[in-house]
Amino acid sequence: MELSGKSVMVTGGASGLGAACVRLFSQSGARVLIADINSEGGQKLAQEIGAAARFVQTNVVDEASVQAALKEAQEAFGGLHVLVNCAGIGLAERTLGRHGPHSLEAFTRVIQVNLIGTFNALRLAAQLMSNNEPNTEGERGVIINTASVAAFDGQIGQAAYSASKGGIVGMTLPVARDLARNGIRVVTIAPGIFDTPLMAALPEPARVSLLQQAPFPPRLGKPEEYALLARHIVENPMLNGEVIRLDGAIRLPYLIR
Ligand SMILES: CC(=O)CC(=O)SCCNC(=O)CCNC(=O)[C@H](O)C(C)(C)COP(=O)(O)OP(=O)(O)OC[C@H]1O[C@@H](n2cnc3c(N)ncnc32)[C@H](O)[C@@H]1OP(=O)(O)O
Ligand SMILES: NC(=O)C1=CN([C@@H]2O[C@H](COP(=O)(O)OP(=O)(O)OC[C@H]3O[C@@H](n4cnc5c(N)ncnc54)[C@H](O)[C@@H]3O)[C@@H](O)[C@H]2O)C=CC1
Repeated sequence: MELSGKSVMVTGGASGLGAACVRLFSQSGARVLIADINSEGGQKLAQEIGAAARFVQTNVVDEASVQAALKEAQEAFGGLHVLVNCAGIGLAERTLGRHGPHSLEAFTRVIQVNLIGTFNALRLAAQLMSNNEPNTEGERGVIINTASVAAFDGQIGQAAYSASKGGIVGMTLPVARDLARNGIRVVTIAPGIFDTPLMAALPEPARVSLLQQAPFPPRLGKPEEYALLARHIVENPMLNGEVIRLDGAIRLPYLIR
């Protein structure tokens, strides 16, 4: 589907990969709703972009909060064609640490935001998208999720994070199959290591070691490179039900130093 003239919601759109999508998609002629829990960053970005963007403070794990964001998309933009799910949090904790077992509260929180938050946003967005007039291809909407290479090769300390991202990988095909009759495509991007505040929060030894593992290009990914793939997914009707690694051939190693 063409991005120009379309309505897009980006969860986690105030920062990092989501913010890059907000910028590229608005430059490509779309109107973009920034749905993020961080109101300071979200409002600032919306102001920077101007009339093509709006910010609604949104917690992806909360049904009423996501419904309120979608109501804004309906009222301000007349509906929704594209959802980009970027909201997410990280965690580094061993299953059995020196001071005892992994916090169950922390494990639950990561699953809640990354996995359940993604499903919550997509199920409610799909309902709004299903009202769209189909284009000549029969498309009514496109949903892009964000997993991680940690879904496949999670490191020490990534049990919760990898489980949350593995859940997103696992639901990609069944959700695409569910929504096929509605003309809604679903594609998941599994990024490698990208230059965002989330990656900057990683323990220093892990970050340094990871950079040494990047075959080519031997650097962090740029958020704009994520946004370029997201735009292509919107534009290419054959992409559906798939998980695409965007990682410069990195495979996360066992040892971090
Ligand atoms: C973001 C994406 O989507 C892309 C990716 O996934 S990229 C891959 C990201 N990789 C990761 O996030 C790796 C996460 N794992 C880790 O950082 C580490 O393995 C870990 C922090 C979980 C454990 O590290 P470790 O050195 O084995 O720690 P551990 O054996 O538990 O503790 C050793 C000591 O170091 C200390 N320590 C460990 N980590 C520490 C930290 N981050 N800061 C300060 N102190 C730390 C502990 O306090 C401990 O001291 P005590 O004996 O006094 O308790
Ligand atoms: N940066 C990287 O290297 C990689 C990132 N990812 C994933 O990409 C996504 C985006 O990450 P980054 O841009 O790097 O992180 P980031 O921290 O820059 O941005 C994440 C955004 O999500 C928002 N958010 C967090 N919890 C929320 C909630 N409950 N409701 C609404 N918004 C919420 C934050 O406020 C923040 O603006 C995440 O899902 C992350 O797991 C995956 C692989 C690699």
